[in-house]
Amino acid sequence: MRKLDVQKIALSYDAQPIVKGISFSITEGKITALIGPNGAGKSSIFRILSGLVSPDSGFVFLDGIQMKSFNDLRSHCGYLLETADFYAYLSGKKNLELLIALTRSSANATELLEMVGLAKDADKKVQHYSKGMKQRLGLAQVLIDNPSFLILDEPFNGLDPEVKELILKLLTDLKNKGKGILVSTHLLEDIETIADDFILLNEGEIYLSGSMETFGNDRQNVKMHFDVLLPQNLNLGFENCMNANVLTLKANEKETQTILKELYELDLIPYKIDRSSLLYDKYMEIIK
Ligand SMILES: Nc1ncnc2c1ncn2[C@@H]1O[C@H](COP(=O)(O)OP(=O)(O)OP(=O)(O)O)[C@@H](O)[C@H]1O
Repeated sequence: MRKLDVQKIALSYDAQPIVKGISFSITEGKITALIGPNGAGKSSIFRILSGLVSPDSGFVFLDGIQMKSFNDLRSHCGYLLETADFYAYLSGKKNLELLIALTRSSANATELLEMVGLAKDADKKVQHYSKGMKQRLGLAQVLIDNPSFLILDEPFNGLDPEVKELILKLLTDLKNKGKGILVSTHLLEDIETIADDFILLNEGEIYLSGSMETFGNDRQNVKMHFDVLLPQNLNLGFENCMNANVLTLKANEKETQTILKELYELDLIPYKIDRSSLLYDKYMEIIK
């Protein structure tokens, strides 16, 4: 399994530390979500990984071998950074064909456009593409060289819900084909559905990181809605808050099951259950 190990990277702008000596890995066949508030340093990390800026310090290892510089990563990674640049007066397909020819790739422009849901707009000039369409063309471009790792800075920016779903599925398919994906986003609930690992960044430091599974047992906010008034003396042996026909508590998945069993025995069956997102809860710990 291929692995990128980033170690102790630090970056300052005008003597102001922005990325403060952080380490993390990207593994083939996994999606790692890089999340954090505005200004946490996510894009700065992407700039380092793409060789656009040199870190003040830090190393990168590919499959255990130290690379001379972050520039050496370029032949192993595909990058989607902020907004990709295209020839506006050429069609999406022509843009891809040019890049395919330039890089002597064996990729097929039509197939790539299909993958990102742009097949029907293949022959439209890029100057007539919407922001979301350009974003998708950027993703198609990233795939031209069939890189092992994909480094995607906010790939869902400007996408409508339908296209967002398509890209979420595309990322899962790419992961299943063995790509290692690092993706930053503010769409916590969406990324949670596909991420294997996460890195929660705050003020240039890792506040929390790990696999989604590790934290899957953490308690989350659970809200149950009933179509009857809840009895005042309801005792579930669990700290909760009742409001007429809504029960709110903090429970992990197993605890939620136990509570549901107790409720069913009392003939109280919720018609709707909301669980907060794990990443959202962790993110909110920073904001508080
Ligand atoms: N070229 C620059 N010169 C000086 N400061 C910069 C520069 N680029 C970014 N910064 C600062 O570095 C910090 C981190 O910015 P960065 O863009 O990496 O954050 P981010 O986590 O990607 O934020 P967002 O979620 O808003 O995209 C911010 O305080 C920003 O103002």
